[in-house]
Amino acid sequence: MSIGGKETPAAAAPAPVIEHVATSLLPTRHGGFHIHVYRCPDDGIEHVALVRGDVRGKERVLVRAHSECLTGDVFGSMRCDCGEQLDKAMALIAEAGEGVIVYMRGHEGRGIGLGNKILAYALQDQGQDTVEANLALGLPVDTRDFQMAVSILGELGVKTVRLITNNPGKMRKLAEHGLHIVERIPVVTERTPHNIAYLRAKQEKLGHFLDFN
Ligand SMILES: Nc1nc2c(ncn2[C@@H]2O[C@H](COP(=O)(O)OP(=O)(O)OP(=O)(O)O)[C@@H](O)[C@H]2O)c(=O)[nH]1
Ligand SMILES: [Zn+2]
Repeated sequence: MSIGGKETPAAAAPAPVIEHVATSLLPTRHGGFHIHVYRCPDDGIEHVALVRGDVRGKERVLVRAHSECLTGDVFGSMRCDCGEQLDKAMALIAEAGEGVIVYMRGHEGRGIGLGNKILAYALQDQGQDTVEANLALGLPVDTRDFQMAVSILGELGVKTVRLITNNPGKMRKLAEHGLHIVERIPVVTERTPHNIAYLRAKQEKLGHFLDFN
């Protein structure tokens, strides 16, 4: 497949194993999902899959691989677009009647952790952008690994994916781990005075498809 005009690598080696921990029903404001918890055997981190419908053996399944963001997902922070993106992705999947949210724990702050993200926010309050702030702390801009997301989708039997994202880098990382992405579904969120600089930096410095001029 092609991302922003560039070809992504063909499917890589099979994804490594992940341990299934538990499954149950989860009623939400977007209707019922099955919640599956998986544990990464290497670091013990528990990741989540919210599944609507029967996705086993299916092609073109709607999928959102969502990176944990406590401030945005739980507290409704308006500094970032995470909470709204998660909500919109769940709504899209509910409307389609089928799909998966893979919720990646341990991805907080693009991998630097919650405390460091808040340190980076403090630097952004002094004028740095989201990339400069990580670098000023001596931390990488994005350390997220999506191998476990691909393993979880493999466990669920998903064949090919329509990925809900604006981030071409995420598509590339998932494809490198062997995920077969057939289409990108944009997830457009509201622009506010609180998030506009962050969204602009995501487009200009991180390559997100966000349509700023
Ligand atoms: N270090 C840092 N992390 C942030 C900041 N704002 C949000 N995050 C984290 O960024 C992660 C989400 O990444 P984004 O780049 O917003 O979006 P994405 O998931 O890569 O791309 P989309 O699929 O389009 O949403 C979450 O883990 C957030 O905690 C910030 O200013 N600094
Ligand atoms: Zn966020």
